[in-house]
Amino acid sequence: MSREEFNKLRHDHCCFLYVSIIIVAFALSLSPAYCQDIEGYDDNPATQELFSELVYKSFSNFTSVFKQDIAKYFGFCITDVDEDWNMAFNFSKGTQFISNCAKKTNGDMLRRICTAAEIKFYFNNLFEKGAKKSNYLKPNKNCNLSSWVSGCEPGWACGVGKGEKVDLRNSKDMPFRSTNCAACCEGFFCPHGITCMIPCPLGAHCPLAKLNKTTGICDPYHYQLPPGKPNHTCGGADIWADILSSSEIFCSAGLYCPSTIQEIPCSRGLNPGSDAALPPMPGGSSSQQSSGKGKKNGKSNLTQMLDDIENNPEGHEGFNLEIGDKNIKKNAPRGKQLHTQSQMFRYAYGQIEREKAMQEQNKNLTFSGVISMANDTEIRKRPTIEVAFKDLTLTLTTKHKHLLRCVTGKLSPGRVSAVMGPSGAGKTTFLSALTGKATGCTMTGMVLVNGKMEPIQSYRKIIGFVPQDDIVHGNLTVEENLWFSARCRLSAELPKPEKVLVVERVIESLGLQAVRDSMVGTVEKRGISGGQRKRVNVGLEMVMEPSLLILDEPTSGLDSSSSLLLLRALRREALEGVNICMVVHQPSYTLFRMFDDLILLAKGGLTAYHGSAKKVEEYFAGLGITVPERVNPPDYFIDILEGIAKPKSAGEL
Ligand SMILES: Nc1ncnc2c1ncn2[C@@H]1O[C@H](COP(=O)(O)OP(=O)(O)OP(=O)(O)O)[C@@H](O)[C@H]1O
Repeated sequence: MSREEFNKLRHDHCCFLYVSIIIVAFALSLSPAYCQDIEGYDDNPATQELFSELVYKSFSNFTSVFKQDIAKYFGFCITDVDEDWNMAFNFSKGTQFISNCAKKTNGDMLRRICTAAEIKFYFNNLFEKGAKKSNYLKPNKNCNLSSWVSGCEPGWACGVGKGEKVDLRNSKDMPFRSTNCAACCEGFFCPHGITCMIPCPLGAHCPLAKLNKTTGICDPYHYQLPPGKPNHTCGGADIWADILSSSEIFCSAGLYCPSTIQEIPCSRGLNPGSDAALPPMPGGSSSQQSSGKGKKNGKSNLTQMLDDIENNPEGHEGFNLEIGDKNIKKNAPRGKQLHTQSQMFRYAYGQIEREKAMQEQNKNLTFSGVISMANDTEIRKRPTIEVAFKDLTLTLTTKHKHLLRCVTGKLSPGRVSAVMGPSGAGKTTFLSALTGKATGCTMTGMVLVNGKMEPIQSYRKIIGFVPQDDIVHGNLTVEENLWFSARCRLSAELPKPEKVLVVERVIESLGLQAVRDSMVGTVEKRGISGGQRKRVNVGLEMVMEPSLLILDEPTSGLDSSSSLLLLRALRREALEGVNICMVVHQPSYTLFRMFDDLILLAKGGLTAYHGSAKKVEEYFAGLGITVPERVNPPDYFIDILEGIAKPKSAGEL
């Protein structure tokens, strides 16, 4: 190419770009947001960017028109309507769907976008009547008994007439729309009964519908083509968040949606450090909602709330919890009668408060407390498990080395037992032997469950095991981790409100309320603190509501206050009759005194002590071993078993 040719091309290109920018700048200058044809719409990135900006800006700060209505109906769960709305419609990071739509509609996209009056009409219908699947919008200017243009059909929209100016922010008058009726663009939704397009909020996935030839339905939205209109095709989405009829409207689990028109499997899309990549979440995710450290990325409050109404139009009542309210028990709906999140949370917190009160009574053991406990059938009782072991001996099959020798004792329901001993004494091996997980070994002796010689594995559904290494998912929030475990471990038949209760009880009991929405964190990305992480790790097993909970060093690496917090939570479980047994290293004296029983193992898997933790000093004193002043008794006994300290006999003092 000659220099002249190159300069000419460059000049042409610049002129073209310049003209395009002027056209779009002109449209932008028609503030606040008038719908204009943009004839010059083209593939030029600069034009596309400006055009897209025009569209999403016209949607942001739109709330002045709906604020009152939203606050009236949903003030209980949305604190800042503007912030929520703007978060749901901030497409600044992904405007491809706008460019695609502009191309597809030959520049008249803005003529097809709903005005404030139409959006208000749609929401008010939704708020008032709820989303009954059939035509739930009232008759209006464009879709009524005498006029029903194609754009009134689900997933379709029409434009306003050429030359007609439409102010997108006009919240009073609906424009007349009857021209160029066509399928709604992907990334937008076009409700049944109005003739315009509304962008799908972030977190949603709104692809174009496809006709399922077998069922005759437009999937994934489940609407039908109008009869007697052979040219009508499946269009875009017709709903915002009707997950009852289509769970596909939201980014599905295991996928992330960088925009409302993309869905990418997490395994392929995960790219540590990239803003666009988000972890697999129970509800799917949208990268554009990412906002700050530890913030959950999912449906915005507004979206969640609409989802909620559509799930249950009648039962929308709010989170007006009255903790401690005596009538809560009487009035609270139970089990399957509960539909909305608010009802479920209300029920869960009512129960939690009652349980706390019961525990207080239990602690004081007043006569009336015992009677009321006996009469209260609503507090779910877990089955109890007592595990007795007799002459438990474990020998390595290959080396004929004894890992445990004749360990005898029992773990009782409602008690917290500590397993202690020097490193390598066989503490972890003992836990494995108890739970039937020891491999490569020959085991002799007996393990009796509730006095019966039954394989302990048959009780696995009510036995929780927290291993030494964390099993939390670092890319999920605390709450998501617990829900993941709850979904996997709790019975599918357990009604959702009961599951909510279980998860909320665990969050409450482990003191994780403040970090429930924070990401747990990974090596690359810092999340919650080490102590909180350990508590989540324990919570994963607590959500299965075990009767026997076995934990391998849950307090290792924790400072004494974090350890205390954890042990308090475990003690609360024990109050419910759970049998808890944990390996613990170097507990502070305060922590040590929180254990009911102690199993002290010496090297070679020998039992040095088994009995009440409070009587261990007395026991050793009886053997002539007394704890020196200012020395922590558990540390001293371990040092003696290690051979580090020489026992001081009582006579020497
Ligand atoms: N499957 C196995 N094969 C070989 N040796 C084993 C096996 N399991 C345990 N051991 C050995 O048994 C002994 C006890 O191990 P265990 O992990 O139970 O000790 P521990 O008391 O839990 O120690 P720590 O406090 O350091 O975690 C160790 O010497 C260990 O090497």
